[in-house]
Amino acid sequence: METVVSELEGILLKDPNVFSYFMLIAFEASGLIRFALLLLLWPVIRLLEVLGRENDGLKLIIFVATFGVRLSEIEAVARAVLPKFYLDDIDMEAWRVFSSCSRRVVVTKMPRIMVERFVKEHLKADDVIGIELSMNRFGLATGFMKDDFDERQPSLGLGRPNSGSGPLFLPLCKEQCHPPFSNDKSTHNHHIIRPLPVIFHDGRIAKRPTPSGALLILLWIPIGILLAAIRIVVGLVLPMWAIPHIAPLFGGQVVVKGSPPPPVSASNSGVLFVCTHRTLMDPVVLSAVLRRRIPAVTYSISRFSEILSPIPTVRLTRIRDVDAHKIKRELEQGDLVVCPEGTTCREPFLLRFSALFAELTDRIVPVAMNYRVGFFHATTARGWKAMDPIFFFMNPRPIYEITFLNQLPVEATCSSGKSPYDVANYVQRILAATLGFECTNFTRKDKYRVLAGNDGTVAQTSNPVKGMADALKKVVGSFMLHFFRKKEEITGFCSVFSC
Ligand SMILES: CCCCCCCCCCCCCCCC(=O)SCCNC(=O)CCNC(=O)[C@H](O)C(C)(C)COP(=O)(O)OP(=O)(O)OC[C@H]1O[C@@H](n2cnc3c(N)ncnc32)[C@H](O)[C@@H]1OP(=O)(O)O
Ligand SMILES: O=P(O)(O)OC[C@H](O)CO
Repeated sequence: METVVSELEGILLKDPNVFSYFMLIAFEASGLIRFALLLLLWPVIRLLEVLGRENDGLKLIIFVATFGVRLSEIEAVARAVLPKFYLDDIDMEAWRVFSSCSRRVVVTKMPRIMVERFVKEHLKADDVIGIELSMNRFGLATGFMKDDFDERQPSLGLGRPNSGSGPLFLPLCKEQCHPPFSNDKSTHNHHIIRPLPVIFHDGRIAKRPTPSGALLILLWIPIGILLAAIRIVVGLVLPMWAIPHIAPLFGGQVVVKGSPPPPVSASNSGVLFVCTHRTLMDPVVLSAVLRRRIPAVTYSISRFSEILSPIPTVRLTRIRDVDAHKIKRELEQGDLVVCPEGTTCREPFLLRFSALFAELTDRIVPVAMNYRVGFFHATTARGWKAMDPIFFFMNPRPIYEITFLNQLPVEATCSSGKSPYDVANYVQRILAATLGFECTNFTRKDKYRVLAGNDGTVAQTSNPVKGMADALKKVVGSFMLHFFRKKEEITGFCSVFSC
């Protein structure tokens, strides 16, 4: 059996520097203060590296990024946030050599907990050798590490001979391979050529926060908050038809393709817009483009977003009959928007389309929505959903692309005898083809299980006063979480607030 041992940083990942991954841990597991503190220490860490004390620099990074953080929280960020950033940095040549061996071991200078899930699931590694974080009896990381290097007798070692962990394990290998790896066609044989893609991704930061990127984010945040407030107020005050004209003045852009159907008239009843779901802004952008307020069915959006929403929102219950009744009632009154994936997906994949919509009408207009943001993601599975619109509008240049497909011909609907599943899957396929995305069978449950460890079900609040209070608490709490404090402290703050 051929065993390969490879360094992660600088070999399987192109970038040998791990700083940005700790910045992500600092931001997502802790908050903005730790993120800023770690960035502030970057010159010291750099100096230690220049002085040849790279290990001390690493110890400092680990301490600042993890001290007092729950190990389970670090593990959650490693599961939901980091894989996408690792995957974006994969060196395909190194991966090809690595994946051509039958037993694969990864050596990392990061804590094992930060990489294990990714390398095992996406790079098909059998084992990971990395630092073990020590924790106290409350499950909090102490910021210190235990060295744990397990000696093996591998056939092949992929590493840098003079830096990283290369000098530690390369001499143990029968054969060594150093970068750059050749683009030799013989290694491109029958093995899996691509690592497993990341479909579900969480976290607010859109680009890997390198030191310069992180500085830019930090400097942008105050401007972004102000800009978000202005954009939201302007968007709420202006009539729908004016928004596409005004958006470019505030840095936004909407690209429209295809021709939308005409508005409801005496001769023309309402249609169901069936959209791909990228952010909670999808139905709002659709309404702005169509210059009229089209109601949208919703699930799990925050009270705060409901209050801000310039379009009517109709809450679904996820009880089939109740939802069917609500959707039918709305359709009798005019147009309606539905996102049948039931949750957002950031990556170029479409989740399964719930087939209920296909049973309720034949007047279906598929709409492909996509968006691009520079700094922040407007969705979250683990965090505070009340922050979604704020993060969206904090981006310097949020761009939306919306493509209207033709209304489904009768032959493609349930009227012609097609099953609702066939119709739903057909709509999913044509939307995926329009966007260049891949169809999947994954559902909201799958996404939430991976990203948040739950099934994505939300409790219904029927008391509007309590709902408002919850919304207010969540918004204040969310700002505190992301901009000042840790999640656990917020819970404390909120319960004091409600006393
Ligand atoms: C200036 C401005 C400031 C702005 C500031 C903020 C503004 C803010 C604005 C907010 C604007 C709103 C933004 C809304 C965006 C949302 O909220 S999107 C979320 C809402 N949409 C949805 O939930 C999706 C639609 N929902 C539904 O259809 C229903 O609720 C249900 C309950 C999910 C459907 O019910 P169901 O049929 O019981 O369940 P479903 O899982 O679909 O299927 C059941 C079985 O059928 C079979 N099946 C279903 N589908 C298929 C299929 N396609 N193929 C084969 N088999 C299938 C399977 O066997 C399945 O069983 P499992 O495999 O899951 O075990
Ligand atoms: O929060 P998500 O991604 O589950 O999506 C639900 C809403 O449609 C958007 O907030």
